[in-house]
Amino acid sequence: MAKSKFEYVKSFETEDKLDPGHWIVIALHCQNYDRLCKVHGFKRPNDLRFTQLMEASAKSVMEDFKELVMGYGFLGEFNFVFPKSSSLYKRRGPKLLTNLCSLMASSSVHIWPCYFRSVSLCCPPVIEGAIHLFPDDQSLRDYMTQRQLTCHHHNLFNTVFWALVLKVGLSPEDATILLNGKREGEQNEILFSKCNINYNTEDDVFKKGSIILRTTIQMAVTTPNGLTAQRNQSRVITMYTDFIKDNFWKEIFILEQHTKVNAKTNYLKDFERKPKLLPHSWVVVRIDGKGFHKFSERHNFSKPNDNRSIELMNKAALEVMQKFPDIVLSYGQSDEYSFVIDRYSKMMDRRGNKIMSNIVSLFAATYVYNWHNVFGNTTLEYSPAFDARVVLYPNNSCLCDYLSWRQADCHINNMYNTCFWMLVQVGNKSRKEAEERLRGTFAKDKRAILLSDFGLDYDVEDAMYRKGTVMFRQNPRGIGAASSQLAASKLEHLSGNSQGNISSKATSIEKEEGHCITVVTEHTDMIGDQFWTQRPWILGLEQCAKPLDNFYD
Ligand SMILES: Nc1nc2c(ncn2[C@@H]2O[C@H](COP(=O)(O)OP(=O)(O)OP(=O)(O)O)[C@@H](O)[C@H]2O)c(=O)[nH]1
Ligand SMILES: [Mg+2]
Repeated sequence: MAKSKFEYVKSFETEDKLDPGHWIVIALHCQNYDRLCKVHGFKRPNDLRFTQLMEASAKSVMEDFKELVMGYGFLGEFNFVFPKSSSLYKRRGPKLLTNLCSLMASSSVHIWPCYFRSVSLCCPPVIEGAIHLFPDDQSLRDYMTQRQLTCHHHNLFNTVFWALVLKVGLSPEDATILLNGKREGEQNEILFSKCNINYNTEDDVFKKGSIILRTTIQMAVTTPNGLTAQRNQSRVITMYTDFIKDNFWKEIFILEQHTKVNAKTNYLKDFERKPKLLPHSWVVVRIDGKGFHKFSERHNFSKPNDNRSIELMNKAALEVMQKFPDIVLSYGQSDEYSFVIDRYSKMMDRRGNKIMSNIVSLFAATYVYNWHNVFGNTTLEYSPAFDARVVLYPNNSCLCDYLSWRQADCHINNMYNTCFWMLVQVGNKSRKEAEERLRGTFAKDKRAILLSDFGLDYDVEDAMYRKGTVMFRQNPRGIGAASSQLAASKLEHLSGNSQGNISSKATSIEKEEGHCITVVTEHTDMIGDQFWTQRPWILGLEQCAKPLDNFYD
């Protein structure tokens, strides 16, 4: 298919491969766990429904990503382990991280009703992820042990705290004062003497957390000729046992290297990969649906464009823009969305993995959350995953070229797909024949086919299909109109290029009064200067008061 002149921006993308030969642990944390507890009235200190929801979501992650060898979680946390030898996605860190993050989020929304039944999900979970690399077996074992000790400390504290509040009748403030600075032994003692509870008899699922392992079991299967044969089948199982003792690492999850019990785990924090994004660069987070070709077939998306799918993507993007105010613009087409974060943003301390994982998990969770509002009775057959990457652009012109690249891609694909499906659906051609007819054709040829064979003027096709969806914030100071006209006229003067009538169509304006955020949704051209000269605040030009001949830096 034809390529656009903007393709060069692709060279700014990096692969961020993780070092070979290391264990990869993707650690996920539910960011809004406390809020989920409060708004859904979770039982204290633990709600088995939520634990089971997290286990089931983690299992579906392990079913989808067969290379994962172990998962471990408690409360709102889940860790997933890829083996040292894994070459999944060529060990591209962001791809591994964001796929797991988004699937965990979308799956927990998807299967929420199985565990919470009449309690509707009020706000989708947001999952933040981190990548840890462990060069040897001892550090992996120490990390898992440390997470289990953290589980134990949290659970003991929560068990005592809530017993004091719910059984003894202390106020939360008094319980906090009573427990302040108390060590493990003292907490146990308080639990026993004041609340008549022996911590040892509490459920292992809460004391030890959930370990999910992949095992191979032998299954009896019936062959086509009616005989019974034994086949190996990979199964994902859950157990509640100790990482701390030798037994687990010598008998259940056998490590190659010799390891021992080690109480000193402080050194582990340096194994987290925490790349910081360069300051003053534009940050683009682009998400893309995983296997959406299959997903669209499975859910009978109409071809070439399905309005419901576009609406769902747009709803998810809007939610992301509302949650993260430093996103100045987003652009979506097909199964992808790009989010542009202000170049001077200090969002999440410019930690790339945090930013990507928060955005992609909120997007995926919202996509599933809104599924039935948009798709009605069409059942969501499985939870979708999205990957995300972060790309830095050093100046305005590269950023604008990036967005032009995505929009040109939308145009090229949509024109091809429109022609292809007209030939198949209306012209009764086979897919192969349609492919052959379009091979080597240029845009003008496709326009001609549409017009001559089907009486269709491509330019009157819905702009939403031809141009994709652009969302941006209204000028926060409300002075955009005057200054943008000024910018437009000066640029016109400088370039000697008349812009003509500005004709973008605002299809909806979403107002979030609570946040005082106004996001405008349009299906308009970002290719060329007009879009930017009319809305200079998106590039921060009013605030920076840069000379206009530096419009693109
Ligand atoms: N029928 C239909 N299909 C769509 C629509 N939007 C997206 N798709 C499908 O989603 C695919 C997106 O392309 P890709 O992202 O390259 O393909 P993918 O299958 O998601 O593969 P990966 O992204 O590599 O995992 C398209 O090729 C379509 O098959 C739509 O509105 N209607
Ligand atoms: Mg895709």
